[in-house]
Amino acid sequence: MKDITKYQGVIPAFYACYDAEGNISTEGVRALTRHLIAKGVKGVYVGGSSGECIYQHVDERKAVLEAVMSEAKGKLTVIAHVGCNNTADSVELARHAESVGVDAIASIPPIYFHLPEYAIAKYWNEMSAAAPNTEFVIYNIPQLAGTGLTMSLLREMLKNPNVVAVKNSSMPTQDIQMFKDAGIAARGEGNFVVFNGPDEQFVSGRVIGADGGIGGTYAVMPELYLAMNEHINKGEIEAARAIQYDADRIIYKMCEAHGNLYAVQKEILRRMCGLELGGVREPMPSLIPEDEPIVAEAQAMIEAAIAKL
Ligand SMILES: CC(=O)N[C@H](C=O)[C@@H](O)[C@H](O)[C@H](O)CO
Ligand SMILES: CC(=O)C(=O)O
Repeated sequence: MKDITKYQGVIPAFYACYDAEGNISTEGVRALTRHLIAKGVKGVYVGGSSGECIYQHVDERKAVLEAVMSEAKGKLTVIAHVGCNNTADSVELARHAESVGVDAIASIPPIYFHLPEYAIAKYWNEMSAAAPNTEFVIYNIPQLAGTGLTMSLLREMLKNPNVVAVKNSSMPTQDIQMFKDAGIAARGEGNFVVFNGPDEQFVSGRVIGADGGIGGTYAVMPELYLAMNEHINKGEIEAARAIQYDADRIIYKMCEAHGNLYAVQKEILRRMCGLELGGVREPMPSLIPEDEPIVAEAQAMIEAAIAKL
C-alpha cells in the first residue's frame, strides 16, 4: 500500500516570491513556507501556475524549491511542479526535485503545440524516470494547457508505477470520479489520489471523491479551506457549503481587479500578515491604484469569513 494520507488535505499552491527588483526572494519563500506551516496545512504545491512557473528560469525554480525544503522538510508534504514545456529542462528539474527530497513531482502536459498522446506520455515518463524514487502527479488543467487528460492517456500513464495522482483543474467535477475510478482499477483502493483543482468547487470536488485539494487561493485564506475540509470529513455539508460561498465571493471580488489574481493575493498577504512577496512578472498585469478598494474589500471579506469560523 502506498501512503496516500500525506496527500489528503489542504495543499496551497505556492506563490512566486519576488524582491523589489523582481528577482526571486528566497527570504520571501521561506517566510511564506513558515506562514503556511503555522496555519496547519497538509503540504505545498511549488512551482505551479501560482508559482508562475512558465515565467521563471530553471535555476530560479531550483532556488525556490531549495528554500521551501529548507523550512518544510519533515513538516509538510511537498509536491514540486517541474514541467517546463521542453523535456530537457523538465527532466533537469525532476532530477533536482528528487535530490532535495520532495514527496512528489508534478507536471502539466506540453503546452502550445497539440502533441499526440504518445508524445505527452513520453514527456511525463522521462521526467518520472529522472526522479525514479519519487511519486508523480499528473496536472490536468485543460483550460490553460490547451490539452486535456483523456482516459486513454491516463491509462497509459498508469503503467508507470510512480504515477500516484491527478491534480484535476478541469471544471466538470465528475472528471474527479472518472480519474479516480481508473486509478483505483489499476492500483487498488487506497492507492490512488485525485486532487480538486478549482477552488470554487472545493466542497463539490471533495464530496464527489477528491482526496484533497491543491489551489491557488488557499494560501491567502487557508483557514477557510481547512475548515471546509474538516466539515466534509465530518459529513457536515451545510457548514462546509456556507464557507464555500464565502470563499467564492472573495475569489470573485479578487478577480475584479485590473491586476492579476496572484498580485491581489500577495498584496493581501502583505497587508494582513506582513509577508513581503513582491508582485507578479510581466506580462501578467500588476496592481494599479484603482485596485486599492478591491484589495481592501477582499481583505475585509477574508477577515470577516475567518472571524465567523
Ligand atoms: C485555472 C486555475 O488557475 N485553476 C487553479 C488550480 O486549479 C485554481 O486554484 C484557481 O486559481 C482558483 O480556483 C481561482 O479561480
Ligand atoms: C492553482 C494551482 O494549483 C497551481 O498553482 O498550479
